[in-house]
Amino acid sequence: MAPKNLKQMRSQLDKINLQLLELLSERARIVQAIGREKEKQGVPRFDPVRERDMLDELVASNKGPFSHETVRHLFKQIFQASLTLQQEEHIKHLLVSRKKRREDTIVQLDGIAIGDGKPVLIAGPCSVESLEQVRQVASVLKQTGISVMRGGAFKPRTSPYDFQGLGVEGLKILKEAGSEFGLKTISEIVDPSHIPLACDYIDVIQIGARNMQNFELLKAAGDVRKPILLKRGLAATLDEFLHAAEYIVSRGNTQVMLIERGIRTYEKATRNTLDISAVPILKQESHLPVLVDVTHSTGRKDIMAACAKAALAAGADGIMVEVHPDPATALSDAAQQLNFEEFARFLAEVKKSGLL
Ligand SMILES: O=C(O)C(=O)C[C@]1(C(=O)O)C=C[C@@H](O)C=C1
Repeated sequence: MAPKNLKQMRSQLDKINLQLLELLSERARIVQAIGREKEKQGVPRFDPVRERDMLDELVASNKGPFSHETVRHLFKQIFQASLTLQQEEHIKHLLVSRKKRREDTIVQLDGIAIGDGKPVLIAGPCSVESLEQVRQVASVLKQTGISVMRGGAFKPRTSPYDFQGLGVEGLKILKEAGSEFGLKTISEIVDPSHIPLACDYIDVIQIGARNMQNFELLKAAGDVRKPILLKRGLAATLDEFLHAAEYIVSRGNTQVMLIERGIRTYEKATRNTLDISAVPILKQESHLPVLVDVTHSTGRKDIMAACAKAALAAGADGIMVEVHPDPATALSDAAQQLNFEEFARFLAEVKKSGLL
């Protein structure tokens, strides 16, 4: 074929490309309108039956030269892109979305701000085991200038035979030690009925990874005006994580913090896989503070400081780490809690980076 013809044919294609683009854009605008209507009606965005009907009709009208298979493939791609468009539109309208609110949410704990650009360190034992144990930790935190202490009272454990936590007694211990040392406290609750207790005894309510999609608990947390620390589920996508936070914020509790704690992958070198990319993505997508739990994500003391630095460098608003006076005798997570000496080394290394 003469070069002139090739040029002509290409210029024909260029025109058709523009026509296709125009048609695709027109289609996309209708898809957006359908998405908004579906949202109003509470109808699922993905409609496989509708997609199949459209594909069947297209294949019936197909006279080639593309094979039916190719026509199906091309249009399936268009439907997929349309669905993504509807999804993106929807996300933009979430209250937790940065598109909805540009400024960072700053969680206030009586003078301690989380999310104001100055990262915080939250530390404490995995489980509250006794007043003496928590007092020892609180005293070390106080000396090191840390103002927020964690401690588990209700422990959702994999095995029912493992230590389940001290329950209300644990919350009371946290309150007592917190008041004595002037520390704010964080603890997990696992049932909506625990909310009043949490409001009485602790400063931040944690909703753990296993309960990230416990919707009744999320709703109950949304109905109080107490800061919430929401952990990412073990196998939750970031979209699911943000929707879980939306459950809380949509009920009026805007003081919500997100915490990445590692996700399940095939990798065995760490307890979970720390999804470091979750930090900048969540910061971009949402205005809520984003923290990283370096204990549960790694399960390894030897890389905790490195991961904390990575998290801070990626833009995290805070780090959570477990500290125990005598990890070997701890009633939970004995292998990965830091003793006081290890904690001091961890802190020094992270501080040396200038990131904390
Ligand atoms: O018709 C709809 O309900 C749409 O949302 C539009 C559309 C499409 O692109 O044609 C998009 C996603 C659905 O899975 C099915 C169809």
